[in-house]
Amino acid sequence: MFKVLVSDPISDFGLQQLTRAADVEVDKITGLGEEELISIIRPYDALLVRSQTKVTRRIVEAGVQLKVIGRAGVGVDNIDLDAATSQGIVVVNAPDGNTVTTCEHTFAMMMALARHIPQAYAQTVAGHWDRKSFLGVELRHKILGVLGLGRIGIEVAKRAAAFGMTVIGYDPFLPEEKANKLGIKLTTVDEVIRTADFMTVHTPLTNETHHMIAGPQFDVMKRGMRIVNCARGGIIDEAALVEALDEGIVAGAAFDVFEHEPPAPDHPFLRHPKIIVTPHLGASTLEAQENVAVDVSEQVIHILRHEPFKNAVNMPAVPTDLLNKLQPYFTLCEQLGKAIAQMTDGAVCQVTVECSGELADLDISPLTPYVIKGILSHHLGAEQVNVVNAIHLAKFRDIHLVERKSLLTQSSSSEITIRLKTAIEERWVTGSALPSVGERLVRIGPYPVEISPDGFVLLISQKDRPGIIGRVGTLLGDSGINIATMQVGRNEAGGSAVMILKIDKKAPKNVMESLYAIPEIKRVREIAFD
Ligand SMILES: NC(=O)C1=CN([C@@H]2O[C@H](COP(=O)(O)OP(=O)(O)OC[C@H]3O[C@@H](n4cnc5c(N)ncnc54)[C@H](O)[C@@H]3O)[C@@H](O)[C@H]2O)C=CC1
Ligand SMILES: O=C(O)CCC(=O)C(=O)O
Repeated sequence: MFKVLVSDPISDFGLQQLTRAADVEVDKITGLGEEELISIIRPYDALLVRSQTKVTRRIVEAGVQLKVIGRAGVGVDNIDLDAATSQGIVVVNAPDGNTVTTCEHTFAMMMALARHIPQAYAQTVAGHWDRKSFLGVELRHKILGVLGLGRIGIEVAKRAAAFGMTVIGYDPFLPEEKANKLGIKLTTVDEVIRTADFMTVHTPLTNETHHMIAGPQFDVMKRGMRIVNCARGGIIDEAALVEALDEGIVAGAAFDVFEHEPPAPDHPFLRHPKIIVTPHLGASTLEAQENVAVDVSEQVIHILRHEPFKNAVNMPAVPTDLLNKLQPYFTLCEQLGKAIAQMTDGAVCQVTVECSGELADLDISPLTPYVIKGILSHHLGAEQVNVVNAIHLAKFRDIHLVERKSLLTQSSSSEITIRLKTAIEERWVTGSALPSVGERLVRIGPYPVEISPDGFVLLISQKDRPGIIGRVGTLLGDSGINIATMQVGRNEAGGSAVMILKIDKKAPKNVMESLYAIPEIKRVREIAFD
C-alpha cells in the first residue's frame, strides 16, 4: 500500500484517482508548519502540495520513504529541488492545467485597473456615490506589451486581440513565424517599455528576469503605462514601481504576486491608491484546481507504480547501457549548452549536436537532453528544466533538434560540437572530456581555445589593432577583475580578432559597457557557468 500525504488544499475531485486506487492510502492534513510536517512525513511515499507548503531540505530529508513530490501547479519555487534530487525523489508539476485560469485572472486585473473597479467598489459600499474620480480608459486600440510568451503569455495575447488591442512582446524562444500566426509583433523589451500602454509579465523568476523592470526601465517608459504582474513577485522591482507611480510615469499597477508572500502589513502596495492587489489568486478557479489535481495525481500514481510519467522537474538521468561510454560527456554537454545560449542572440530555431571520434559511432541521443537543459535553463530558470523534460520543452517551442556526426574535418578525437541557429545568426562551440583533464571547451566557433567550463568567461570580438589587449586588461584590472587566462586569435593581420578571457568574478554591467565603448570592440559576451 502506498501512503500519500496531501498537505495543501487540493481539489478532492482531482484527487479521486488516488483516493479510489486500491493500492493507495491518502491522508489530507493541511496547514502544517515545518516541524509538524517533519514529525509525520516519515512513512509517506508521496507528498502532494500546492504553494502554501514550503518543502524544505529538512522536510525532504525526514521523508525517508518519499519517492515523489507532486506540485499541483506550475512554479516549484516552494520545493527544495536540490534536496529532492539528491534524495532521489522525483518532483512532478502540472504545468498546463492552470494556464487559461491565470490568463483570465490577468485580464480581470487589467480591466479592473483600466476601470478602477476595486477603488470604486470600496467607495460605493462605504456610502459614497462618486462618479467623477474613476474615469477609466478602454483597452480597444491600446498597445499591450507581453513579456514572456509561453503558455500563459500566448493565451493573453490571443484574448487581447478580441479586445481590439495591438499585441507586441518579447520571448527569447518564440519563433517569428509562430508569433506572426498569433498576430504578435515580436520586439525587444526596450521597445515594449517605450511604446506599450499596458504591459503584462509572464516569465518565470530567474536571475535574468529578476527586476527586469526596474529604475532604468521606468526612466524610459511610456508615460501613463498600466502594468500587470500575475507571474512571480520580483520580476518588477516593487520599490521602483512605487516611485514611478508617484512620479506619474506609471498610471496604475495590478499585482497578484509579491517579492515576499504574504507581504508585510506595511507593504506600500497595500495602501497605494493606484495599485490593486490579489493574494496570489491567479490559479484559483474550480476548473484549474481540478485540472492540476487530476494531472498531478495521475503522475504520482504512475511514479509509485513504476509506470512511464511526464512533467518531471528534477528527474536524475537514468541512462541506458551506453552510460559508461557517455557518462564523461553529460556535464560537458550541459556546459556547452549554457555557453552557446549566452553567446547567441535571437529566438532559438535549431540545435545541432555533432560528435566526432569514437562518439560518432555511438547513439548520442542521451546527450541531447543535457545540451537542451543547458540552453533552456538560461532562459526558463534552472529549476524548470531537467533532462527528463528538456526535449519536451524544446519541441513545445518548435526548436528543431539535429544529432549527427561532426562535419569538422580536424576532429578525429571524441569531441562534441553544439551549433545553435537562431532567427538572426548561427554560432557553435566545441568541447571534449579527456579522463586526465576533465571537461574543456576546445573551440569557440573556428577559434581553438582551452578553457574549463566553470566560473566566468568573457568573449570579445574586435578589429585586430595594436593596443586593444592592453586596454581591456587595464580596464578589467582597474575594476578589480583578475584575468586567470587569456587567449587571442585572428583571421588575418588587421582583420577580425577575438579575445577569450577567463576571469575570477562576474564583470558588472558598467565594465561591460566600458568594454563596448572601446571603438574597435564589436561584440562582448559574458558566459557564466553556474
Ligand atoms: N499567479 C499565479 O497564480 C500563477 C503564476 N504562474 C506563473 O506565471 C509564469 C508563466 O507561466 P507559464 O506561461 O506557464 O510558463 P512558461 O514556461 O510556459 O512560459 C514562460 C516564458 O517566459 C519566457 N522567458 C524567460 N525569460 C524571459 C525573458 N528574460 N524575457 C522574456 N521572456 C522570457 C520563456 O521563454 C517562456 O516562454 C510563471 O512564473 C509561473 O510560475 C503560473 C500559474 C499561476
Ligand atoms: O497553487 C497556486 O495557487 C499557485 C499557482 C502558481 O503560482 C503556479 O502554478 O505557478
